[in-house]
Amino acid sequence: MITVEGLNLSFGEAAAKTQVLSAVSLRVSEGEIFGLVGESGSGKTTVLKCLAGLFTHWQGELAIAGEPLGRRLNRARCRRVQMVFQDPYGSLHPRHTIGDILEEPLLIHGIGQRQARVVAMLEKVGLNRAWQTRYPHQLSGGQRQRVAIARALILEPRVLLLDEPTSALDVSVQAEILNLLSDLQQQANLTYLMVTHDLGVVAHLCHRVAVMQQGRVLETLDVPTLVADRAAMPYTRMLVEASRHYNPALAREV
Ligand SMILES: Nc1ncnc2c1ncn2[C@@H]1O[C@H](COP(=O)(O)OP(=O)(O)OP(=O)(O)O)[C@@H](O)[C@H]1O
Repeated sequence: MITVEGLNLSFGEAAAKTQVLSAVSLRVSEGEIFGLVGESGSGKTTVLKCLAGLFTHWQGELAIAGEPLGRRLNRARCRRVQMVFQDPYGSLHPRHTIGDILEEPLLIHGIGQRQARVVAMLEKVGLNRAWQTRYPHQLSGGQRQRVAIARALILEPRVLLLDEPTSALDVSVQAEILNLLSDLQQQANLTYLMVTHDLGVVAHLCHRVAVMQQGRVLETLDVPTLVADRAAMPYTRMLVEASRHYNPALAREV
């Protein structure tokens, strides 16, 4: 469903040039939940942004369902692939009601029965029609992320790119959002490519995972192999070991 082949991307010129992605290749099957893990700055979000059309100066090949993705955003692309960002506080327009936020993509794409679609989408993400008149600041973090997921799904894309969709949320809310993502994926056989730091999230949700380091894919493995600590690369085993000692409360304090 998602093909990334020999993806390269750099920022800057000459002496200031930084190679951010080097020959990244991935294949994600239809209906698969595929995780991207690795240290901060290894290029995970950049891969998603290339697929979402937010970066355009990449080289390589990108395709969704066998159809090559060009460098520019266009309507057809928006209906095939959507992205959900880490921060639900920053990703919703503060002066638009939830109803307007969900209706806007339908208006842009000339899709009818908008009111019915908005209400059905709100219900799918565990909200209801009463939420349409509220503004983002009147919502909790978890409710905002539900709206962000609803906005991503309202055009019925086959692929969702998820950039740490729960890491800005309270621990108690994280599981609710992960369960919602899991239910939505099963209902429509969606394909997810998800960046996360949290190997607990990988174990809970993902089928396979690619480990990135310094802009390269170090290895791709299935989640049972990762969790059983049978990864081929020492770096991957180190990540698993580090995550066992990871304490989210302590990390927040730091
Ligand atoms: N617009 C940009 N201009 C210059 N450098 C950038 C830009 N966006 C990202 N980078 C650089 O690209 C590298 C990869 O960033 P990216 O956000 O993809 O990493 P990541 O693995 O997702 O990290 P994190 O887990 O911290 O989000 C980083 O060194 C970052 O500084």
